[in-house]
Amino acid sequence: MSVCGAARCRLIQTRSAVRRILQQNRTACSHTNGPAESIREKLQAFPGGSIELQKQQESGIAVLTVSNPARMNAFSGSMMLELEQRVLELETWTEGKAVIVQGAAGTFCSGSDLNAVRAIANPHDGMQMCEFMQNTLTRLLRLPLISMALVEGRALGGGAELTTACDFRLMTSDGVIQFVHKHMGLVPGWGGAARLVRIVGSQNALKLLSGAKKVDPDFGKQMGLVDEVLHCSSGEGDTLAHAEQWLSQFIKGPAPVIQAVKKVVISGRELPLEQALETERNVFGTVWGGPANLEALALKPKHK
Ligand SMILES: CC[C@H](C(=O)O)C(=O)SCCNC(=O)CCNC(=O)[C@H](O)C(C)(C)COP(=O)(O)OP(=O)(O)OC[C@H]1O[C@@H](n2cnc3c(N)ncnc32)[C@H](O)[C@@H]1OP(=O)(O)O
Repeated sequence: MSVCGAARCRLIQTRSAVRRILQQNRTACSHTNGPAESIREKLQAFPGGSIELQKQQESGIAVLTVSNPARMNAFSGSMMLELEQRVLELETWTEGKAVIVQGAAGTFCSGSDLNAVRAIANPHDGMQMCEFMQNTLTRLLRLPLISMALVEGRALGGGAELTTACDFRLMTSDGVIQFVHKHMGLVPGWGGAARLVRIVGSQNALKLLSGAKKVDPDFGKQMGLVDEVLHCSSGEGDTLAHAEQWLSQFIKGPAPVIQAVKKVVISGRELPLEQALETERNVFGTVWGGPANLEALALKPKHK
């Protein structure tokens, strides 16, 4: 095939892959069309806290911080809305490679703000809030960026569910993940149970949910919920620097290649085999003969 023909073919495959990812996200979004507007108004009525996003252009790492320290970083209604906006910003960050999700002030997140929960403690509002958060966390997990939850202190209820919407979970030695839902007369509703089963298997998920077990770093590693334990001195900057250091082994290289890796893993994880293989071919077409590929070929590397 001529150089021009190969380039055209690549362009068509790129468009096809992009269409597929957008379709995936539209499917996730469509679950909330309709009820979404009324729940947005209700969530807006519970302000407090913020979701901060810092994009480091040089490293390609973004840091998403759940911040509501007076309530152990519980999610107010406005924070749920803000999270959706931050995820949208990350979906279009073409130069990005990774995102770290952390909590402010040395703790991760204590779930939904119980004040808001009490005010919408009826099945209709609960279902709408649950759909809204499921949609946002599904989009977070499907980002073409490698994601990591950095768990310092407690990740409870919805906070534990948030950790499962990331590719990796790192914990400091004081970290605890606990699905406290059963103690609240609930089950996870933000997609946390479905994701937990895929991460640790159904036997372990059943134990964690039915026992509302506290997962400390050792237990987490043993179960496969925690990927790494950071033994570093306290202090936000220090912990974050260690987390970035750990992440760096996975994000060396240009952003389009890292994003392509994440895309084939998402499709492998979520799609039936035939569709996953098709997506893999399409994503492959976006990097084959691309700048990083040509550069590597020119260097004649040996992978010793
Ligand atoms: C069940 C699922 C559901 C969902 O999917 O939507 C949820 O996520 S419901 C929320 C589940 N989380 C909880 O039930 C957390 C309850 N809180 C605690 O267990 C403790 O507060 C704890 C362990 C987080 C921290 O304990 P500690 O002794 O260190 O501090 P305080 O208890 O004094 O907490 C400080 C301050 O924060 C407020 N706080 C903590 N978590 C929440 C929350 N989720 N919503 C609202 N407010 C929260 C706590 O009330 C204290 O405020 P104060 O004004 O001083 O009373």
